[in-house]
Amino acid sequence: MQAAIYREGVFGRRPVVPTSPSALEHAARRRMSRRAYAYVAGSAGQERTAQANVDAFERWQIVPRMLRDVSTPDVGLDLFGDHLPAPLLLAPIGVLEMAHHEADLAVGRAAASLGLPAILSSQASRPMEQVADAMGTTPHWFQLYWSNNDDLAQSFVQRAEASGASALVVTLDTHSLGWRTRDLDLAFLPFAHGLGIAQYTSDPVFADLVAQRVASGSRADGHQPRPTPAAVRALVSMARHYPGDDSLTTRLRSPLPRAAVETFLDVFSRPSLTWRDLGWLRDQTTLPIVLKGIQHPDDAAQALDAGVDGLVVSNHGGRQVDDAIGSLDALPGVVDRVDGRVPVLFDSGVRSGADVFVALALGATAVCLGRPWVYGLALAGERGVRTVLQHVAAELELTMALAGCASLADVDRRAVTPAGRDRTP
Ligand SMILES: Cc1cc2nc3c(=O)[nH]c(=O)nc-3n(C[C@H](O)[C@H](O)[C@H](O)COP(=O)(O)O)c2cc1C
Ligand SMILES: O=C(O)C(=O)c1ccccc1
Repeated sequence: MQAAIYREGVFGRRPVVPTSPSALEHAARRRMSRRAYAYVAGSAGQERTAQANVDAFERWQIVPRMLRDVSTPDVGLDLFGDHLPAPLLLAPIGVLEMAHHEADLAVGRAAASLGLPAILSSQASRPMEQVADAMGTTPHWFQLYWSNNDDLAQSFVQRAEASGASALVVTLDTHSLGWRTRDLDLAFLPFAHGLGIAQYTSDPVFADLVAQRVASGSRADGHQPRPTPAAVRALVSMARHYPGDDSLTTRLRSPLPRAAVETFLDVFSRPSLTWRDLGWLRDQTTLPIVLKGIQHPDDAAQALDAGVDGLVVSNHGGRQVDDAIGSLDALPGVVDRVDGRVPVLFDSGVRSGADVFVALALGATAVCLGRPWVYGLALAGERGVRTVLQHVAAELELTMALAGCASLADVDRRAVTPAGRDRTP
């Protein structure tokens, strides 16, 4: 992959999006609406944790080794029964319609064109079935926000299985949205405008919940005719074809979309969740269950006791708890406690192929990429996403070869050292 990208560069063809992570973000900022950029780039509080995520990478440095036959670097790996061409997945990101009108479809196509798995969000702008179709044989995973409504949670899990998902990622760190200062100052939250709820509006259980709400509202005011549940189901399923970013106000003034938004806010999450509830989920599905949002080694140990199949060390890009530790700082402790028993994925703060290398060296099985490809999506749709992914994968491959690593097995803790030390670990 890196050879092809270099060849393009040598022949004077500029990439569709900048290769430098900061230039990429800067370009996207100019292209996106204020609200969309604030939502994507913003994090919790004073954004110290978002900064800590990035800064943590500066405290590790790669120690290149020489003369190790890196003529055919192998960056592939097997994970939950699939072969991945690189240790990279697309992190689940909601409300992509704010970045581009093709949203999750463009992302799914871009991921599939490189064979990289995408983790489809519970807060997607397109139903998982559509994106799974667009991805063909490339693996997808489904990220679950565990609803307080058992039937809805069960329906999401069943749809994920039916759509061919390879794993279920349960995000634990976002049972409430964090203190998102940029969004609060703009008085903007996408869900309040009906954005990012396509998994819900395309769901039969959710449609029944909306129907019940509309029916009880009609009873209360006594004037409106009460719609039948079937009529509401039809209307809700039409909602998935709405244009995306215009006529929002009109849509939300009419009772049905408003009822859908209110129902979503009612059922979105279950802050009462405990480790004991995982047994229920285990009974619902044979898919591998991966817990996202683990930072403490003791939580990793509890996850293993609960029989989960994998972890994602993540702090949600610093969007949840400000003043929390950088995610990379949490990685080695979790990896040590897990001790190879299940795959440990990593995200939060990964901006480049060199960053991916460092996370792998500290024990990550694979890395989930987040904001960078959202910026690619905003700048150039499917092509922008593909280009960002290619850049990161190319730099990883090149970094491995130049650091003397012929395969992922060589990317271990001996390949890095704490910054400023005068000896290797
Ligand atoms: C705009 C945005 C939306 C997100 N939506 C979700 C989501 O729906 N579900 C989820 O589990 N994580 C979500 N995340 C968190 C990402 O999966 C990932 O943990 C985070 O982006 C990593 O941080 P980084 O992008 O700064 O590297 C979102 C992140 C962003 C930036
Ligand atoms: O914005 C987010 O980070 C996120 O994960 C989320 C949570 C709830 C609804 C939509 C997105």
